[in-house]
Amino acid sequence: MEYVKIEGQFPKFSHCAVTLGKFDGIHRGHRKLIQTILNRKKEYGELAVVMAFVSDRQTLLTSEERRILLEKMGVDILLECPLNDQIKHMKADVFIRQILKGDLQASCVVVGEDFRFGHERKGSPELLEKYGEKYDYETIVIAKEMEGNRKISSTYIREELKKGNMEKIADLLGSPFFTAGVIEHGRGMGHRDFFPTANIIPPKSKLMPPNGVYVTVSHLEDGDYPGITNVGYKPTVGENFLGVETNLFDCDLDLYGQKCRVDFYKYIRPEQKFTSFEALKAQIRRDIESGKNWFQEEKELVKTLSFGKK
Ligand SMILES: Cc1cc2nc3c(=O)[nH]c(=O)nc-3n(C[C@H](O)[C@H](O)[C@H](O)COP(=O)(O)O)c2cc1C
Ligand SMILES: Nc1ncnc2c1ncn2[C@@H]1O[C@H](COP(=O)(O)OP(=O)(O)OP(=O)(O)O)[C@@H](O)[C@H]1O
Repeated sequence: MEYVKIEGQFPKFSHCAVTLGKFDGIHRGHRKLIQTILNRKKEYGELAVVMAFVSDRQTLLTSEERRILLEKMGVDILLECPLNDQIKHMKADVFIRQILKGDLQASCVVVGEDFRFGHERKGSPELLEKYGEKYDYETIVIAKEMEGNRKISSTYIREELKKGNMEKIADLLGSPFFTAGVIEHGRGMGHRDFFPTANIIPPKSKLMPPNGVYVTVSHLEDGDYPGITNVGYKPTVGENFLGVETNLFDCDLDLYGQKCRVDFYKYIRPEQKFTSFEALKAQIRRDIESGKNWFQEEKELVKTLSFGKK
């Protein structure tokens, strides 16, 4: 997949199916749009292009995580376009003429039914359809993917993330919430005095669930491991950065420097400040027990995952 960060000019393409939006999280609604451009690629040989508008706010997916996901899905080109004043204030018809038609030479544009863009948010699926006749591209408008009577959106997922409702999020995304990074050295106390753990430090731009303990699956280069993860600042020892620290069940490998993706399945408890290491250690032992029980109970889910060495 080609990744282009727009810093001024847009690149020139031709014969492409473009989908437009913020695409944070890549939820079930987004997947419908992406599947549509992939179908067009198969059927008409169009380049599958995702144009993602990005702002400075914290996001469910880092830029790199989104890149990895879209590449895996089979997207040809990801255009990351900053949602700056120039783009926000560009008149919708100018955006269509200069960028969609002039630069990308889109033959197909795919958006959700409530997609809005351009100055005063006057750009709409109807406007795209109207200009499509003039500029010779097809517009495909996708009905909103719903969860009950609520539209699935990144906003909805952000709300659930604040509550630590990981099961609901997995349902809305179509796969678990995750954070990806490289395993770093902790203070080494885990190995000496507690339990061995794998630490990753998510960037500040990444939205995380509440500080606390979660049932997780870590996907490593060596294999996939169930485990239990603490998200937070370890108040008992006092850390000055937010860490994601996982005790992998049945894994005694040296993992430092490995790439890792931690999938979050269930929230267990909030992070706490303990009065002694012994009390913390006893609690972590109970957490590990809860985690193992959860995997026992979720046999159906476990069947779809293959644990252990690859
Ligand atoms: C499952 C689990 C739960 C944890 N819960 C807490 C907690 O509630 N409070 C806390 O201060 N630290 C918690 N920790 C972090 C420990 O303080 C940490 O593992 C220990 O200080 C070792 O850190 P190090 O690897 O950086 O040396 C937890 C760690 C794990 C793996
Ligand atoms: N539930 C959905 N079903 C179908 N299409 C969707 C759905 N949600 C968003 N889309 C479409 O996907 C594209 C990207 O959506 P975008 O990420 O901008 O919106 P969102 O998920 O509703 O996020 P937010 O809540 O931040 O506004 C847009 O074309 C949008 O209309």
